[in-house]
Amino acid sequence: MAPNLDDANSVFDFVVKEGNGIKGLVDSGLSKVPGVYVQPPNERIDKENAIKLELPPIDLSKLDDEVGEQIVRAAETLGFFQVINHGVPLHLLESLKESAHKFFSLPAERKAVYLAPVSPTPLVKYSTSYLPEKEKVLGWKDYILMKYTDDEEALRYWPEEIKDVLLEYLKSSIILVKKLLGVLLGNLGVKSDDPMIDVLIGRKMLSMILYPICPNPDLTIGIGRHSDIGMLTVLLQDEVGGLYVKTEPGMGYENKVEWIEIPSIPGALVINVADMLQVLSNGKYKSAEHAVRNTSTNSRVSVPVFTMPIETAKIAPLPQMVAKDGIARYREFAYGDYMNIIFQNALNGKKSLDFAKIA
Ligand SMILES: O=C(O)CCC(=O)C(=O)O
Ligand SMILES: [Fe+2]
Repeated sequence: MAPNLDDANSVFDFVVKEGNGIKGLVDSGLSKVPGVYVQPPNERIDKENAIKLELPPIDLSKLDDEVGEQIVRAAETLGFFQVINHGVPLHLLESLKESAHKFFSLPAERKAVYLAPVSPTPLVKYSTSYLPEKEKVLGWKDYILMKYTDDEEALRYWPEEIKDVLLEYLKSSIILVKKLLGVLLGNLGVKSDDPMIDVLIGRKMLSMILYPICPNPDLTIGIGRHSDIGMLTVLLQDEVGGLYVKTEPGMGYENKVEWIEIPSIPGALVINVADMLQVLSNGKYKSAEHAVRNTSTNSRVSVPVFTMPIETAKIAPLPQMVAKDGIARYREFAYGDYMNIIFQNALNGKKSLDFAKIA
């Protein structure tokens, strides 16, 4: 049944609990966003205060010293860059975008089987916003999240309609991540065959996200300001665009501009440094805050792959970085402790790392 748009509980039940998602809300016909999606002004992305990233995509067809330097420089400044000739087949990128649209167009009851309280598997979760039960204002997005354990479980438990294309994408993304980490950790003195690297990306998770058309995109946010969990994220975004990185002092933009838009480049993948790589590098590499803006003209899909340490991994700045810098900027912690903090709180920008910060 269509919700009463003036009643926050009715909207919440329809979108979150019954699993209709924002997609269902938009399909039921609405001319303005319900109040629970209206962000306070400081959480919105001000288009007037944004510029497009001018850095051309990094060509990985030959990974020589010069390309290595481009990767390191990008990780040290914005923490976001784009890559082409990345080894992930282009036809796969097209299939992923198509599959994402198809998946979210399924009837609500087909997706709702993966709602957290009823999902037949802890490996798959279908939801909307980030943590709807904990947020005051919700994000304008729906998503399906898949954890990877092994191929057999992925093929058994991930949704039938998308499992093959996702598994292929995950596999080629991991090869890409290993290449990039070889460069980034290599630059910090870690050998590319160090077994530590497998521990640091021992867990993988990927998501398909839909940002439905929004009648008031200036008031909403698709996904609020956050930095990513884990080591390195690979992100496929479609032609619509809307991904913005928040500038910080030291990134070279000073106070002149607040947001850098990561433009959509056909065939490219977006790479970003996540929190654990920032810690290991003792703050040298930037796990930047980012957010997604909605649009009133198109629905957008994206497909991020998150690579993360295993739960018991002890995370701390690399000793050689501490020796070089003369101080450790973070204390040691278990990755699982960080994850608990992340999943118990609404998105809160970079504050997720404060617990480990040494002032
Ligand atoms: O959809 C996007 O472009 C970004 C998604 C994102 O930042 C995330 O899922 O962590
Ligand atoms: Fe993110």
